[in-house]
Amino acid sequence: MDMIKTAERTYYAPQGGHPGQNELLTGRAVFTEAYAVIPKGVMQDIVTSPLPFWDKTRAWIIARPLSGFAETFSQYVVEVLPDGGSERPELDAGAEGVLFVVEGELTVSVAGKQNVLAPGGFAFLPPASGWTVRNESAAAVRFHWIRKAYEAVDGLDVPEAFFSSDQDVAPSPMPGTEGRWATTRFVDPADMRHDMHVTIVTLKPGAVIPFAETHVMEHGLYVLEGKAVYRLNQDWVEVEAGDFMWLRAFCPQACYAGGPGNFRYLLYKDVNRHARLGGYLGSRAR
Ligand SMILES: NC(=O)N[C@H](N)C(=O)O
Repeated sequence: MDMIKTAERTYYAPQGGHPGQNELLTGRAVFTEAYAVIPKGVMQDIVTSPLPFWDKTRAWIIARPLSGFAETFSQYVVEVLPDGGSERPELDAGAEGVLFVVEGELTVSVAGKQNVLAPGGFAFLPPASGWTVRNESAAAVRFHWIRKAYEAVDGLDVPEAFFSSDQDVAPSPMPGTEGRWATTRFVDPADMRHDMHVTIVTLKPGAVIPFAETHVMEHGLYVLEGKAVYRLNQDWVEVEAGDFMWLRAFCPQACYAGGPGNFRYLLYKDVNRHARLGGYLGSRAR
């Protein structure tokens, strides 16, 4: 089962499985200096990893920093079987996290409060918040886990943990698009305490990102629903629900949503901080 229906939505969750000896699934996988595409067909059993202190769990690690500190985030698709989970999920005291559920139910506890996240459920977990997770249901749960080293700023508090969901947040239309391009924002863009945004971008059939956005912020894009042609650097790449795209800083990007339904993706973006300086000033500031 890979298409997950909630009252309002259908999400795509990765399938796993192991390819047979007569299949060749090289598919559309691409890795370049500017971007990578990990199509759903290559998210098979063989490329999963267990994680320390997680029970009955495996993870597809679909993004991580590759060149020292030049990249900012890692992203996993995590599958937890019934009775599985972790009392020590995050081993890095400086890491913040976002969880986004695509299939099943995940019980997340933080600061003595428990929340059950269903498909579309979202959790923001600040560094050292002592969160834990459990699958208390009878079926597997699958969710995205996006991790980043939190960049604190003198005079600003660390943001508190919170829970939300795709169903509870009204998408904000992009100006001038008559709502054909909209973003579901779980965090107020003016809240400078946050140094990453995980949003959901929705493009109606035929809608476009009309110019090659080229910016310092990195992206992880996981396609939740629909189909599109995505411009990545100098290439046009066909993508659909279940595919992942990893974009380095400055990778030009645009897209054309194919239909017949909406094209929707979970989008990671690093925001609200100065660019790190190199050379003399940079070393003095560190
Ligand atoms: N590829 C994208 O969806 N990019 C967004 N417009 C963004 O950078 O916010």
